[in-house]
Parts: sequence; structure tokens; C-alpha cells
Amino acid sequence: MDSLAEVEVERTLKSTGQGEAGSGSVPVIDMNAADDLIAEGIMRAASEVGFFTLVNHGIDSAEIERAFGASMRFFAQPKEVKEAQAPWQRDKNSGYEHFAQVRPSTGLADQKESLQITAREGAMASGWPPLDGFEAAATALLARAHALALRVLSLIEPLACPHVPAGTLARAHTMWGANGQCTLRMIHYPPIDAPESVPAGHWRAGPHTDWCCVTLLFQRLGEAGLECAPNPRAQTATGCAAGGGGWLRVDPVPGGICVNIGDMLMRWSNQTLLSNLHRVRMPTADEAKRSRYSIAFFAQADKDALIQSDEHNMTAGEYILGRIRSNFAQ
Ligand SMILES: O=C(O)CCC(=O)C(=O)O
Ligand SMILES: [Fe+2]
Repeated sequence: MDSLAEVEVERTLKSTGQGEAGSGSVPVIDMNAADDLIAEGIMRAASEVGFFTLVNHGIDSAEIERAFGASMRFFAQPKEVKEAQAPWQRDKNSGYEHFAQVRPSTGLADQKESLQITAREGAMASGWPPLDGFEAAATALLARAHALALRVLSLIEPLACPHVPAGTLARAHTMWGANGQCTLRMIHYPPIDAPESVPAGHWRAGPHTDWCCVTLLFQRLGEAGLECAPNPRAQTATGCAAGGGGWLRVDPVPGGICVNIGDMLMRWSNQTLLSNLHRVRMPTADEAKRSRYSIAFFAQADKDALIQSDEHNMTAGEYILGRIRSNFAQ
């Protein structure tokens, strides 16, 4: 497996991924509705847009704010301190990275710093920032995000993956075990002093798809910038404007959590669900004066979980290795 098709999609974006976003928004799903209605709404959004926003999801806003507070305190420290507190460990997929994540779509590093927390046994042994309440806030949000991701996966499993036994997707995502691959990534997009001096082609996050099954993205009101790609499958009948041909804004919604489908679940669902390209645009002159913070929870199946699809079966561990190799192949 030298190169995966998913990576080729990102590479070809160099020339096509630069369009402006329109004014539409992604579907909002109310988790207070009956389960069959929620499942139907998620299925439609996940197969046509690949992105949706959950409201009434049950995660306390204070818990989310606590994690953002921890993230802000961590990133406010000097770079050397952050590197010393949480050194990047490639083998563990954990730690601090500063303007280091190069996207195949751009060949350039994202304009961000991030702290990756991997929920696998031993992955954080040397990497928790020693800040008051940091670990507690991060692990609490991890646990809540994991539970919500499992609920989403379980609701859509019979519709999206009718070929797997009930409960397969939930069982495939364990936390803190030897094979766990779920991660929480705290992200900081720093202010930019002279936005006009940043060469063209740079993004806060270059166009990409996520590798996992589902991503839960926590955003803060007033800190926009996330956009998802125009989608050939979208119908205007869904009430979202993704059919209009332009990139779609995925702005923060009060009390909402953004969810998107990743590549693993697209495979697992035999391409029924769409892992859509997305990016974080560079800030406007006014936005550039301020930081943007986000926290992503990537529900990524365990290394030994078998992703069964018509194309071919592989474990999630093999899949991730394939993505890493493909990503770095020139
Ligand atoms: O920060 C964001 O809004 C999106 C980040 C993202 O897409 C990612 O880290 O995969
Ligand atoms: Fe992403």
C-alpha cells in the first residue's frame, strides 16, 4: 500500500482548493429528538455534506470551557516551555507541535500550534503539561467526547454499516487501552502581525480530510474560519447550501459541536458516508489580531479493529500506517 487514494485527492487540491466560501451553513441536528429522527438526520447530513452540528448533545458548556481554559494557559507559555512540557513523540502520536503539520494539499505547514493527547496506554506517560487542573480538564472532555462519538456511531451504524454486527463501531473505539487510537487535539492559531506579508498558499489549516471515523470539533463563538468543500452529492433539499458549488462555512453555533465524517468511516460504510475536505482559512485583517482556538476529538478505531468494506479489509492500525506512508511519500 504505497499510496492511498485519499492522499491523491488532497494533492490535486493544490490548483483547485482555493475558492472562496459561500454563505451557507451545515445542517443542525437536535439530539433531543427521537433516536430514529436523529439517526435519519445524521445519515442525510453525513452522506451529503459530511459535516453537521449537534445541539442538545449533553456535554456541559462549563466542561468545554474548562478545557479551552486549560488549552489557553498551555499555549500562553513560551515555545521552549511547551516543548519541554509535552515533547512531540512521533511513535506515540502525542505532544506539542509548532507550525509543523505539512499538508499534502499545500506542501506547507499549517499556521498553528497544537497539543495532541492520545488515549492509549503509555502515550501520555511523559507528556502532561504540569499546569493546575490541566490533565483533569482534558481527560474529562476526552471522556465526554468519546461517549458522544459512540452515541453518534451507534445511532447510524445500522443504516451506514448494515454489513457489520450491531455494536461493532462502538466496540472498536476503546480508551486508554494498549490499542487505543482516539485523540484530543488542542489547537491554537496565533494572531498574525502582518497578514499581508504571509505568502499566498498558506492556510491556518490546509485542505484535508480526517483519517478517523468521526471528528467532534469544539469551536468558540466569534472564532470562525472552518470551511468544508463543495459536495457533488449535496441536494439543496436538505436545507443546506452545499449544492451551490462553493466551499461552505462551518461557523461555530451557540451550544453546538461540529461533527464530520472521517476516511475510516467512509471506507467502513462502503462510501455511503462522505469524508469531506475541509480547511481553516487565513484570518481577515480584524480576525488576525486575535487567536483562534479549537479542540478536536478524533474517534479513531483501535489498531486491531478490522475495517470491513467491499474494497478490502484492513485493520485500523494498518490503515493509519498507510496514511502516514502515503502522506510522506514524494
Ligand atoms: O481547527 C479547526 O477548526 C479544524 C481543525 C481540523 O480540521 C483538524 O485538526 O483536523
Ligand atoms: Fe480536520
